[in-house]
Amino acid sequence: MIELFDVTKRFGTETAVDAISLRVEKGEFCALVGTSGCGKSTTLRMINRLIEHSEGEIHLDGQPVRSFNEELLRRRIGYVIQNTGLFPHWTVARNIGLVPRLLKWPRGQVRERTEELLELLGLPREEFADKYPHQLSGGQAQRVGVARALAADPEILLMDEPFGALDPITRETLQRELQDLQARLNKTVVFVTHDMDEALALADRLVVMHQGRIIQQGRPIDLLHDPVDAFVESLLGGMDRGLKEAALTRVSERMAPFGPRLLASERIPYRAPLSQALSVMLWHRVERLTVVDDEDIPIGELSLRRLLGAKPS
Ligand SMILES: Nc1ncnc2c1ncn2[C@@H]1O[C@H](COP(=O)(O)OP(=O)(O)OP(=O)(O)O)[C@@H](O)[C@H]1O
Repeated sequence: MIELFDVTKRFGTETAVDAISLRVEKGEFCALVGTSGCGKSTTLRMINRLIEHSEGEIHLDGQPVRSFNEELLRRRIGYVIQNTGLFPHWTVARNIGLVPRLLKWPRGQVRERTEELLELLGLPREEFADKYPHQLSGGQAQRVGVARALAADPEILLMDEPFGALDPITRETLQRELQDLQARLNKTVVFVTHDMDEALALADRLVVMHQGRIIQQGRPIDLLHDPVDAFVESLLGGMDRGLKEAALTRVSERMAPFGPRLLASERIPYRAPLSQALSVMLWHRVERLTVVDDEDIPIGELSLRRLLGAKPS
């Protein structure tokens, strides 16, 4: 668990972070959002003490971070940044093994862990272990960055715009992989992003910052429904909030069993978001879709009325 109590950071006379309080539970995915310069990265870097806070207290599992030595912080907190921060003259394997080596793990154990992580991140060892960062695509390099952050099996992952430089398709793939990883490994994640769709899709807790302060936090769906002010509303998408909410709801939550009517001609997977179902309806000018499972077998139907949340007629 990470707790910030009235934490302030000043750079000279400028207050970058202004008396913020935040609690991130173990296993929770917390996204920090807000306009440029509002203090997101500074907040992240105070947690792993890349930046020392000026006032207040930061605790990990009830202990002040100031009481931890560097080695303990490295072991407990992994850190991923936008341009990966990989060492260009080191191979992928050497980059991934950085923290375990610093922690003086035996060589065999470092090798084993590196191989395990290459596999976990979908990077076949034979192909990738001996490559150099410049021989990787952006998405592959970012995977190596995540593998490196996970190397010493930290409880906490701090991620600063980790997918910011990637094309939308690679970005979506890595977002899904990160979600799977987090579900499997139960890491506590604090994630900084400019991309509201990314934040809404990934976060259990969304934290909106503005001018160094936290102005609202909570579940994404609650913030969408009840933004505290016009700034949060516009940050969350303004008039597009309906679509953003639909992106957070799955077809399976609104579908109905088959009625007496014939199957609808267009299909939608039960896992798809309602926003996609709406798009298919708009595109094909239909008001009913057949819902299918992973094997493309029909399991129900979704009408426009149900999609809109209305009771079926
Ligand atoms: N090392 C530093 N020295 C002086 N001022 C700094 C330093 N780091 C950050 N700042 C200032 O603190 C404020 C918050 O910066 P921070 O990088 O935390 O914002 P951010 O929300 O992460 O922005 P962005 O989304 O653009 O990365 C900014 O005004 C920035 O100029």
